[in-house]
Amino acid sequence: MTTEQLQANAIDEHVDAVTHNQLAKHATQVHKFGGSSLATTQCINRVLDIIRQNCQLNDVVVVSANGDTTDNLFALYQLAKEQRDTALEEQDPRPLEQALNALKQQQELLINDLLNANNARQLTHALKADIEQLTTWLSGNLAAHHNDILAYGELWSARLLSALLNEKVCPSNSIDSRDFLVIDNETHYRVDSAKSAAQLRQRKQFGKLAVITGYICRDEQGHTCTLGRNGSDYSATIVASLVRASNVTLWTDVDGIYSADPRIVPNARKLHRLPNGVAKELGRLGNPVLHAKTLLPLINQTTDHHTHLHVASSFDSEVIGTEIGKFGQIAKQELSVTYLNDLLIAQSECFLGEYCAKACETFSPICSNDKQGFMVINQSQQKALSQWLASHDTEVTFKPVGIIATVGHKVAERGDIKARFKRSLKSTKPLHLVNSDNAHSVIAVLTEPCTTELLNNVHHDMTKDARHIGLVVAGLGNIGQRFLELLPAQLNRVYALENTHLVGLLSSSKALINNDGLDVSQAMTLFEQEAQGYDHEQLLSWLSHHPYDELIVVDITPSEEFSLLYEQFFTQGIHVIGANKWAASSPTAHFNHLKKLSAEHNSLWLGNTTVGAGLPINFAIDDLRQSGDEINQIAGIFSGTLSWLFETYDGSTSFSSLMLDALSQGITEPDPREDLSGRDVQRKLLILARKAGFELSLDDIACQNLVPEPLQGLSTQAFLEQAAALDDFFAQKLQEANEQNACIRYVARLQYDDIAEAKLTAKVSLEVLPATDAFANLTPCDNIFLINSRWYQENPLIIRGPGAGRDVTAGGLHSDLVTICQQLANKQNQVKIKGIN
Ligand SMILES: NC(=O)C1=CN([C@@H]2O[C@H](COP(=O)(O)OP(=O)(O)OC[C@H]3O[C@@H](n4cnc5c(N)ncnc54)[C@H](O)[C@@H]3O)[C@@H](O)[C@H]2O)C=CC1
Ligand SMILES: N[C@@H](CC=O)C(=O)O
Repeated sequence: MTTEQLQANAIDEHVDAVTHNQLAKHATQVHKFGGSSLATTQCINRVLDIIRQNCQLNDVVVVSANGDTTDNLFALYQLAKEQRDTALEEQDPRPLEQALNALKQQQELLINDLLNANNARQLTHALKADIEQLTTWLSGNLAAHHNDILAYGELWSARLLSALLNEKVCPSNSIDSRDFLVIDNETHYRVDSAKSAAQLRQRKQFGKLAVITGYICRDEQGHTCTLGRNGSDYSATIVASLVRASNVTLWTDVDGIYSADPRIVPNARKLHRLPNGVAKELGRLGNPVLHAKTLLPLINQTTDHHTHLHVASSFDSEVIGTEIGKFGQIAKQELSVTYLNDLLIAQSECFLGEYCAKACETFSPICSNDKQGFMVINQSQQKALSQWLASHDTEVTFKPVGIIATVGHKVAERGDIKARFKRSLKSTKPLHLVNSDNAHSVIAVLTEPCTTELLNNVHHDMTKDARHIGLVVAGLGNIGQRFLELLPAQLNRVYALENTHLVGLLSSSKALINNDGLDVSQAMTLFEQEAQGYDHEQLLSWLSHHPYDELIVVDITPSEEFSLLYEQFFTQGIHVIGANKWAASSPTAHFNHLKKLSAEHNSLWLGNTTVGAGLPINFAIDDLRQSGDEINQIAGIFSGTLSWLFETYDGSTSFSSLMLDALSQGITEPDPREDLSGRDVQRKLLILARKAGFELSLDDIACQNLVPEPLQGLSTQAFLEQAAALDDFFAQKLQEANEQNACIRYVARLQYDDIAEAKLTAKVSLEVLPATDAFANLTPCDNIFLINSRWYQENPLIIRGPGAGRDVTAGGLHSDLVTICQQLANKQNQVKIKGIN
């Protein structure tokens, strides 16, 4: 084994010990807080809350300097330099003294505001010593201490946060990253991982939350170095790779990565999950949050260890941010648009053919083309490139350009996306359209700077139909399975379902959830093979972090308990399609509360199958009311089961065997007593009454129970075994009706009369009807709904058709799904980000 391998093994052992610390609930995580997140007392208190809620002792916190401290230190350096360059007689020491004083006061303010008197005294003392050291450097060998001066920002920030944590949250120690992090130089920033990890291990104290300075490190000679622009993010991912963390969260002032810069494109969509390669490309092409070098340490090529990266807002820590890592197909479909201005296009024969590769190796251009002989570079590279070309004795021309690019997984290989991008640029006439080497972007080189208008237009064209909708199906019985059988064909043929993905399947005890999507054609098989036990807390926790623009739960359970989750679904903005009747027929206060919540959180709630299965009765009532009509009577046969039973029952076959037949056809409720008791019809009448604008509850609807008392308290199984006990009652009722040349039907009736004393009457009961009655001659299983209103007074509106059964109910649920997806497609979210807007 080489020394390097031995060192690497030693690190691995340490890392395993740290990551598998028995006191830790999860693997080590790194949390990095940016300058704006630590700018004021209020911000720092928010950071304390985030740490309280998200950290454990073996985690690592990496900090930037508070607010604009680094800029102020840099300004201090410049002032000192100017002073040095000024003739002695013209020197004025006051501006430097004032700036130094202001910096000191800023720190003192934070210290005194946040810490108790004792701790504040200690930190103020340390600060005083630092200011003395700063003063010495500013008046001494300035250039040699440039980085040492800048380093104070992170040093003070880490010291303060660590002291505060010790005082208020948990044991903590602050670590100066220069004591462990070693790089080769400030050009390549190559980290000596073995040495850095070993030194970090010595500094990290067991049982204390480490607060580490970002941005700064040392070179081999021991000089202070900085990690350049966005260096603290880079520090965080380096530290994560050293401790093999499972996750790094960059807590910043934006709440994620958007499909375009949300400060310029108000309709930008948040990208919840970004594949690593795409994130790197975005960083390379000007994304304001991601920087290409930050992402480098996330994948350890030797160990293949992947650290996930989260971008989240410290101003709104509850909001789901963006996760960067390794994902499946759905995340790979995401597209974004980015731009860069102030670039140069360099045209030279030297860039033709193989020389182009050499130039690219040296200059890492934004894009290049070895057939047309050009490279697009940053303006700052012009001089170096000219010199490089001069040594090759070739001519070069430079012209100012901008770029706009569409970025997404392998977009350069997707003909449809490229064609769309080209179309969106047609008014602009780009100079060139170039595929990036990794194929994750297509770059248009523009003769003029990219404007806000162009960025918004191209973004609109590229992302207008890119809302990803996750679908969770709860209840995999009779109707649930049919719903899933129909799903693959629906997803293929209905345009509105284009970006809808089945991501969850739930039975009462098991769940199968996959953010990368489930294969719809094998849904039930996958469920049987892979589903795991779950409880509602786990379900809600997953739902609160789902990575979709929208999430729809289709409730095809008969469960009251499941319907009680709607409250949390709506609070989280999740949409619900219910075949389950419990919520829509729950007590008035609860129902009104749910309606209010769903409206407040823009959650859509559809339940057309709760009454009449796939029949459009809910739509019809909604439509009448929306168009100003007033309904005063609703009546009919609302139960498919009771319709089938009473239309079929003629005494030749016993009532109980017909009931068992209806159960096996899938038209009854899972427990047929729900139908026979009249409760199912009672619920349906309540649901329609509420739709029609009446405020009432189940108790306001008189209900005749057809289940004999001795059968009422039995288990479902025992009831089915003793079902023959129903037969005498129904045989007698049938005989009595036949004697009057009539028939028996279970009817729902609601009447509103604003003159009568009891204005509203509602009941569901067994009625003896003349054989000629409209309710007496239905196809078995049909429902009939009769509505009287101001517009339908003499001649009622009638809707009739199959009101229960697998196909019509599953079909009705699909109709609800398409309706919701169509409505969501038109929903445009305007981005509102705390810290920006
Ligand atoms: N059968 C029909 O024609 C119609 C039925 N419906 C409604 O559809 C729903 C389902 O009916 P069926 O499929 O016939 O019933 P089913 O009994 O065949 O299936 C229900 C499924 O839901 C599951 N389940 C129960 N509690 C659950 C929970 N808490 N979480 C997740 N899953 C749970 C059960 O394990 C079962 O697999 C019922 O609410 C029913 O009222 C609505 C319109 C028509
Ligand atoms: N059991 C119900 C099913 C639909 O809601 C019925 O028979 O109507």
